[in-house]
Amino acid sequence: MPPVYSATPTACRARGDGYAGSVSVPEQTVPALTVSTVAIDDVESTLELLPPRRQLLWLRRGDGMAGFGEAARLEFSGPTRMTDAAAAWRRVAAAASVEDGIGVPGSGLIAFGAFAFSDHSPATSVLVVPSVVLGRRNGRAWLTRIRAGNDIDAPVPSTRSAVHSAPVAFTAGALPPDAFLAAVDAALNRIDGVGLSKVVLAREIVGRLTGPADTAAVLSALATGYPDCWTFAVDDFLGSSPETLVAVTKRTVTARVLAGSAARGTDAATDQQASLALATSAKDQDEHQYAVQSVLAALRPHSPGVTSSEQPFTLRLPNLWHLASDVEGTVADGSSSLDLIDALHPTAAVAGTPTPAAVALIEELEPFDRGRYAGPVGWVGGDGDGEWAIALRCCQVEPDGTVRAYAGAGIVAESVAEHELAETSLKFRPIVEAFAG
Ligand SMILES: C=C(O[C@H]1C=CC=C(C(=O)O)[C@@H]1O)C(=O)O
Repeated sequence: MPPVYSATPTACRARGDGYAGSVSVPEQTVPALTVSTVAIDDVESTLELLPPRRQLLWLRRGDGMAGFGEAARLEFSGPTRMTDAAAAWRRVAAAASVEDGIGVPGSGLIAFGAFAFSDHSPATSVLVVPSVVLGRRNGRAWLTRIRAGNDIDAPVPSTRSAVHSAPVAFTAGALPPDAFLAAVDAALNRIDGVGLSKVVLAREIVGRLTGPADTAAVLSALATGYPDCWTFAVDDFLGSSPETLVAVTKRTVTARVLAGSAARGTDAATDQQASLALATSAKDQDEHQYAVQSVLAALRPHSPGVTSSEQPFTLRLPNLWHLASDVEGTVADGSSSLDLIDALHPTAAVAGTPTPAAVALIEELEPFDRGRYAGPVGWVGGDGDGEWAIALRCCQVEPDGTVRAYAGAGIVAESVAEHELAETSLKFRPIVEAFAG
């Protein structure tokens, strides 16, 4: 029987590959994982290897990892979901036996993860340890096999042609456009620059997969359409995020903070104008600075010298311009990437400033649970290093084929509700177009 693992029985449960149910077991019981990584010539077209559903993927500019099968699964919920995950992962890593012949970020033991936005979310937060990982980074490729207990090695996947599902049409979900406009106005009435300076409000759109429910083609469309974003998939939660919440590599910590957006121009001249207008907009600079300061404040206790670029730059995506700042520091207290996502989440790019007031207003004005939207999504290695994005431009595909996508916008005193609504429409574009077939 595959291993069953619970880091803290009240908050988390886990199961091995093929296990039909979940059982709480004592804290000391951790899966004994055997991990072996070997160098391979190259990974041919990762995207063509993906299974139809429940893919594990982390990819940017062709580099990254795809996971196959499930050697172990850890589930968490509630306000301590990230600290529980950090503690559980330390125990899993300490109990694992690892042979890593390549030693690059992502080789050896890894788990793919996604965490719910809200402390009260019914959505589970997960770390999934795959049975097989194919990875590529900076011209080096590898194959990792991970076995739980006496399980036999899982097969290495072979290429297949993804079956394009019928185009999915999205309609307004909870908080349709008119209600979103009203919610933004309500938020503007509450922004006083003291008790609340910024809040990020999101809305939902809903579609349904019909026919063959193969979402590998959706991931291909996202990865090719948005190559500079992190294309991710964990537990049928998929998307293409431009925002790095935190990356930790051998004590170096980095982040890319985004906040402040503008539509792309329709030709080179208007596009440049749009970028310039964004760079010089006081409203967007304010919105951006709240997000940068929230990241610096959260990282400082762990990385006292952490800094951000002096001025934000404009980041060009196919659908939008964003104001962006890169952050860098050195981890001084041994924090893992999971410790740091716990420290950072939720940043002012997805919640607001100050955080408690913004989160309370989100709960009041958004009539839906965000699930894993705007939560951390990424991967962690056996040494605690890892890369985590904020889950943006994403959707959750539910078991019955319902697809729920979310997009939000930062509201500050100078915001105009109609502009914020238009911005969310642009942010839905990656998902809407990837599902359009
Ligand atoms: C909340 C979202 O975007 C955030 C990230 C970049 C720019 C943002 C903005 O300009 O409002 C948001 O802070 C979203 O995509 O759903």
